[in-house]
Amino acid sequence: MTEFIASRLSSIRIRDLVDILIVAVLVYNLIKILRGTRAEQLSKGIILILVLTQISESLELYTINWILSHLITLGMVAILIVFQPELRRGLEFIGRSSSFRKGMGLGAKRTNALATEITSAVGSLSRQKIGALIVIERQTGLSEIADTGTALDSFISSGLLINIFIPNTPLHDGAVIIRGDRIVAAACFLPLTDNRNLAKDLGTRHRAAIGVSERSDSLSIIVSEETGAISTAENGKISRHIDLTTLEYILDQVYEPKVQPLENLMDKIGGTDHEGKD
Ligand SMILES: Nc1ncnc2c1ncn2[C@@H]1O[C@H](COP(=O)(O)OP(=O)(O)OP(=O)(O)O)[C@@H](O)[C@H]1O
Repeated sequence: MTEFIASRLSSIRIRDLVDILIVAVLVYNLIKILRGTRAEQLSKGIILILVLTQISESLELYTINWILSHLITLGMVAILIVFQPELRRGLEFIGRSSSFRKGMGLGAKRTNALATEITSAVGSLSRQKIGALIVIERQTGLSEIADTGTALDSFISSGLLINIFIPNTPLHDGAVIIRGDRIVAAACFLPLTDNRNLAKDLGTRHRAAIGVSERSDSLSIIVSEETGAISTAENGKISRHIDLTTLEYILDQVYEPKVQPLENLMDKIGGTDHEGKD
């Protein structure tokens, strides 16, 4: 027995170890991604069916084995249908990761002015505790989302942004979509995240901001109506209690990325709270 094990071990090559390591890393990351999502229960179900299929085969229970193996085929089709949004999101994410983040080509002076206008509006809304949700489009087009609201196509100004979110006015409910130096639309409906690991105090405004950031490379800015706190959402992650200096810096980077992609930057700034838990 020991001879058998020794002979097997001696036949293992470096490339086999690399192969195993890569698969282990992939499986580990897949488990991390699935944890807390609705795919977790489904994965458990699939693993159970696979185990039962093997058991029924070795026990020669042919009818049960036939049913279970057909169930797996059906299950694969069902997965493609049920998880179509997640699969689309994943593929979009891979597509985005392969391309370097571009600026908006507006020039440093214009970029600074825009970042200042948006920051000033957010600061004012925050001080007055007026709820707001602003989404800045980057490479992923947000036209479908903009179509759910009221088209504006106006230059960005602090005054206009503040005005849009004044309570009980026609456009205050929903999100503003910004593309480059223009406010494309207001009162837009965003997709909500179904992340179950978020802090309980995050309501639908914050969940909508996270939802759109999962489906696109946009940056969302949220002002809480309850506390006036400013947060940003990007790549499905929320950073809470952002101060105005940091916000202006983030906006500068969105419009004119200088050093590195924003996700690295956010980690450097600190205060990144991926689950949004305090
Ligand atoms: N899917 C959505 N798309 C865009 N805006 C939304 C969406 N869902 C909710 N909102 C906005 O959020 C408001 C409700 O906010 P809610 O109080 O539930 O969220 P919250 O995250 O607790 O924020 P706050 O701290 O401001 O209370 C709505 O009136 C609407 O303006």
